Amino acid sequence: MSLNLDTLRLQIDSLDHKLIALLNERAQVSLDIGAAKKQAMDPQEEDSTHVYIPGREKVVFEKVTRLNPGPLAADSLCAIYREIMSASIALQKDVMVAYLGPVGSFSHDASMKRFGDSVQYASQGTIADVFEAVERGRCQYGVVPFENSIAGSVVPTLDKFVKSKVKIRAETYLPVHHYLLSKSNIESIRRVYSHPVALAQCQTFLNSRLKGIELVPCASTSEAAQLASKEKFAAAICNRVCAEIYGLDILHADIEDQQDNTTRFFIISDAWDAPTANDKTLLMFTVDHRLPGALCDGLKVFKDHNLNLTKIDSRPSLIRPWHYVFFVECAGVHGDSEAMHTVVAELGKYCLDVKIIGSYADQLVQE
Ligand SMILES: C=C(O[C@@H]1C=C(C(=O)O)C=C[C@H]1O)C(=O)O
Repeated sequence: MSLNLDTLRLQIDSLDHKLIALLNERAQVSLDIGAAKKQAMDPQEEDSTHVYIPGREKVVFEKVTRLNPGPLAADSLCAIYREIMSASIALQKDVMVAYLGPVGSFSHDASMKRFGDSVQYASQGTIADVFEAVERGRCQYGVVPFENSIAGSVVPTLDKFVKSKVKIRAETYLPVHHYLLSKSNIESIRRVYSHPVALAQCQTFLNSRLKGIELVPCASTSEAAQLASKEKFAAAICNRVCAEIYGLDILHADIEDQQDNTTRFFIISDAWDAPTANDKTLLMFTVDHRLPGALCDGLKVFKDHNLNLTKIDSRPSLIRPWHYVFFVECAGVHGDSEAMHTVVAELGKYCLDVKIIGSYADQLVQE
């Protein structure tokens, strides 16, 4: 069969016609959904109406992947849907997302992958600033790193959860590849800038190729790139995109200790999302260390309710020395469920204070 380019292009034109009509039909329904969400809210609370529903988006992505007959790759179709939903959110409300900046950070990457191009972004200097932007209502959503598969927990994020009222609304996992960027060559480098968690992910490379070189911790990897771009004999460890943004050369690619290096981010907001088919919940509590076995009794509550723990962490309570806050994440349960209400009540018998920090759709299998 001979293929005629003009005829094929006419076919594309006709399909685009239909696609545009369908996309706008979808956008109109999304506008109606936005109006329905507002109607369901107390008028005084209108400002906190949530347009971003990560649990629903997960269902849409799963459906799109399931229904895809090809030849489009599943990732391509999901990227298209990311943007369709981003535009749909922006139609419903002006949404501002705070992230640890400047532009080019992994938090920026994670934010874009979660919210797409149609919402607005506000770069923040520190993780604490991201929390503050959400607490003060300047941004409805914030994106903060929570843990890395090589370096472990991101301490400033854990510490902010102790005092803050913000809730976790979603989680997202980002594969992380680090680059050594500089204006100079590797032999002339005298100083390497990066975020401490990023430096911790590149120990093997730093010890073999840049042993003894001054390591300077920064608030973010993109701030590191910005600083390195202003100094002749400095380098930054950061995301590849920083090379173009900050005018730096790539000296080395993929310098992380393990190639499957991944960072988990949380999307924070003033409220968690509604239950989905598969949620996780992060709780925080302190135990009275004078009572022998208090932590063990607390953890046994989860076992008694058949809840699988997916993470446990502790941090100083900052109330008095040698007094700790424990963070426990459990799978298969939502903060609004009867089961979780019972767990919180039972934990109250052994723990000084118990707080649910958030409930979110489990993304581990999908991403
Ligand atoms: C349309 C909605 O609002 C947003 C947009 C979505 C979409 O375009 O499919 C899905 C979830 C929300 O983030 C909704 O809540 O269903």
